[in-house]
Amino acid sequence: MAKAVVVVDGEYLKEIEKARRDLRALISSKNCAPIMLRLAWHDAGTYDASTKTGGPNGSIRNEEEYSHSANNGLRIALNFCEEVKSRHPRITYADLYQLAGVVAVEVTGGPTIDFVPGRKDSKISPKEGRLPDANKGAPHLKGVFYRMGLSDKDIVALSGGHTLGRAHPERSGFDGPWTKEPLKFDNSYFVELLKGESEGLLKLPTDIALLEDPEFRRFVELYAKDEDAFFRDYAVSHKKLSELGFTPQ
Ligand SMILES: C=CC1=C(C)/C(=C/c2[nH]c(Cc3[nH]c(Cc4[nH]c(OC(C)(C)C)c(C)c4C=C)c(C)c3CCC(=O)O)c(CCC(=O)O)c2C)NC1=O
Ligand SMILES: [Fe+3]
Repeated sequence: MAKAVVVVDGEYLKEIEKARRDLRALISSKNCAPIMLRLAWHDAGTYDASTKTGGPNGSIRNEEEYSHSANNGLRIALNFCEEVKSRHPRITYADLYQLAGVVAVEVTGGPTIDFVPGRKDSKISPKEGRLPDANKGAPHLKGVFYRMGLSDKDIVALSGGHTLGRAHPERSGFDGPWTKEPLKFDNSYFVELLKGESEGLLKLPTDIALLEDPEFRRFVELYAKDEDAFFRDYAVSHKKLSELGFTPQ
């Protein structure tokens, strides 16, 4: 069976820019940047570099995958994206979800992330269990992210995405935001991490793991004191995750 290809011609690029504007308006008006960023990660974070399966291919739209417990609550973001898809049907789900993640970071004051379109959609969903388990520690984090083809620096920089949003008891069993301004993309996640316990702020076991492993901690300390360094490294890691298994044409 011929592999589906995405023809990234002038028309497709124009549709991408129109969808980007739609997403900016939607994410700003609905204050849904955090869950749109989580959606983009959960589609991309299933990648397995050794088998070249999973990754940013839109498969999270399949009920089999969005029903995984790690994806609890993401139907909200899928439905928001469906509104944009209906106006720009030519754009693949794979591209749309990653564009939503890039726009979510941009509209909350984070770094501009280079977005290259052309991802194909897949109907095949990986089995549950490829995303990291928030209750585990550094060895587990390394195992999961190395499987994706990512590094220790990527793990710490990407965890900084928790500058946005909050955990919800009915979705993950955890509760609360990580920072005082959950709709502002900045380096406060790292500042709070080094401060320790703060009334009303969340730290997952995987967040604490970043302090305990020396390879991770050096980046936590850098990003807490140098927001520009965090923005620079985050933009690189976000692009890497959004392009796992994808070779831009
Ligand atoms: C590094 C390990 C890691 C783990 C285990 C993780 C787990 C995790 N992330 C979030 C929410 C959560 N996560 C994220 C960005 C996010 N998430 C994520 O981990 C992956 C995908 C690899 C699991 C990455 C790499 C990024 C980076 C941008 C946002 C923006 C929100 C808030 C969503 C909201 O406000 O609804 C929750 C709470 C879900 C809920 O109750 O609504 C949990 C349990 N996030 C992590 O970073
Ligand atoms: Fe997360």
